[in-house]
Amino acid sequence: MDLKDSPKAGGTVTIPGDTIVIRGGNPLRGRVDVRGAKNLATKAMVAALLGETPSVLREVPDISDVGVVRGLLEVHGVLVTESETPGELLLDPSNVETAHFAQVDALASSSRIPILFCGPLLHRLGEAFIPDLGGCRIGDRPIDYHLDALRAFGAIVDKSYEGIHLTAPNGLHGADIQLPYPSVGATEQVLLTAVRATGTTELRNAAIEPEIMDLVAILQKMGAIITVEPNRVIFIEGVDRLTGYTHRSLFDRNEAASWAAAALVTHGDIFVAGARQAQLMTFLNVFRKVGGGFDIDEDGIRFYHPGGELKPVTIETDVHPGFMTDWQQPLVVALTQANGVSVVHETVYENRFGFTEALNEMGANIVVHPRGLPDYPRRVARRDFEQAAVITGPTPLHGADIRVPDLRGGFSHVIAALSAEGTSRVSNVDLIRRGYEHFFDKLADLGADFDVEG
Ligand SMILES: CC(=O)N[C@H]1[C@@H](OP(=O)(O)OP(=O)(O)OC[C@H]2O[C@@H](n3ccc(=O)[nH]c3=O)[C@H](O)[C@@H]2O)O[C@H](CO)[C@@H](O)[C@@H]1O
Ligand SMILES: C=C(OP(=O)(O)O)C(=O)O
Repeated sequence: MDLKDSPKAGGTVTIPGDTIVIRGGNPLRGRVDVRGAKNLATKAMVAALLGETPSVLREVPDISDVGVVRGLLEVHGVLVTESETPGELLLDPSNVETAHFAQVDALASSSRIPILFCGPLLHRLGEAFIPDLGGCRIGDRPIDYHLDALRAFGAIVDKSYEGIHLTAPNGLHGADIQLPYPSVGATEQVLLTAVRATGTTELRNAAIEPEIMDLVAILQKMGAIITVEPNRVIFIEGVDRLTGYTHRSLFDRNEAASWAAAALVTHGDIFVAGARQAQLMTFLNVFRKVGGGFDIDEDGIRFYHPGGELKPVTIETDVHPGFMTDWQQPLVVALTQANGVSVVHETVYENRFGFTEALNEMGANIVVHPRGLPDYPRRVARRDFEQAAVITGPTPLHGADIRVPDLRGGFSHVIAALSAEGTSRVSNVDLIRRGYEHFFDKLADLGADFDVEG
């Protein structure tokens, strides 16, 4: 291994090449530290825009999505500085009113977070330019719920620009909003907009992911009044002003689940420091049913392959508290080694099994049903676009030349290659650093055998 991540200003990291050569067969053993969640820290950074005073965010992961949000905040006049404590950011929004939007387009395309700038910018500036969005290409990923909600608050949305231009000539007022589906991003959009709108907002069919609850906690620290009711109802009473916050980000449960799968797939043993049981309960149940071992500790969770054969499972991805869609890809690699037929129903996105093609090239037996398996007994009501993957195992995996298609698919390709017999060449690995901090350092520390190419 001759590769080290090298942090750059702006929270992004680069490696000299974008392809790694992996020699499979080494169990991953050791400890990894998981810091703040990509799906919380980035939104917490946006929330800082709403405060009249600076915010302090702790445990911010060194991932490229954080770099994108940081760049966008800086374009809008937010002073972002790193404290001496690793992972601690100071976000000072005092100069937002005097800044301008000149370079927003240059920052477009690699993250979904820019859409969450709408409400805060409308409150502070009366208008917002939002660049085209990025994020993983795992379905259409429309933003209609976001725009409908913003219109309900009184925003005028103009899509004739590259990206979107929003104005609020009469300010933003509370709204009565029912989401067609408990979208994470749209729920966050409503929260970040309603906290400073005049009057009360009632949001029904809200997402209640742990990252959303952590965002609610942050907003409460800032002075917001948000009541989370049973049955996915959230009331937000708008306030005149918000201050900054000091907050430690919730840990990244998706990264934790990925390393858990890596331990199982490679017959390894990984202590995931920072992982917490409460936010992983659904994952832990499935991990146990597949045959994985785990020990819960105050500081983290140890995940390991306890020996014996792995067992097949049927799972359906779902909104919280269901099985998270971002957990299925690394687990599918483990299921290729289970003794029997597993089924994964993907109900959140319509195109999230692209990564299985590479696994099949490596020897897996995975059949994707693009329209799902209609007659299969199901817990979650069918959405009209869902897919199902039927995985028959165990199938030994062998090395192959593969290309990372998206964030979680990329992690699963790497762990498949690490468990395979022989050598694999995995290209487009830079994409993995969108959501996995110091990924290559961590792999090296766990004993992975790989080199960078190029
Ligand atoms: C940065 C971030 O936090 N990303 C997470 C977030 O994505 P994101 O917030 O984009 O995901 P959503 O929960 O909004 O999307 C869920 C479903 O709703 C649909 N939809 C969403 C918005 C909309 O306006 N119209 C619409 O049709 C989507 O196409 C998808 O089918 O939640 C997903 C579901 O837990 C996770 O996989 C992502 O890791
Ligand atoms: C789909 C994901 O993220 P994003 O919404 O940022 O594309 C993910 O984290 O797996």
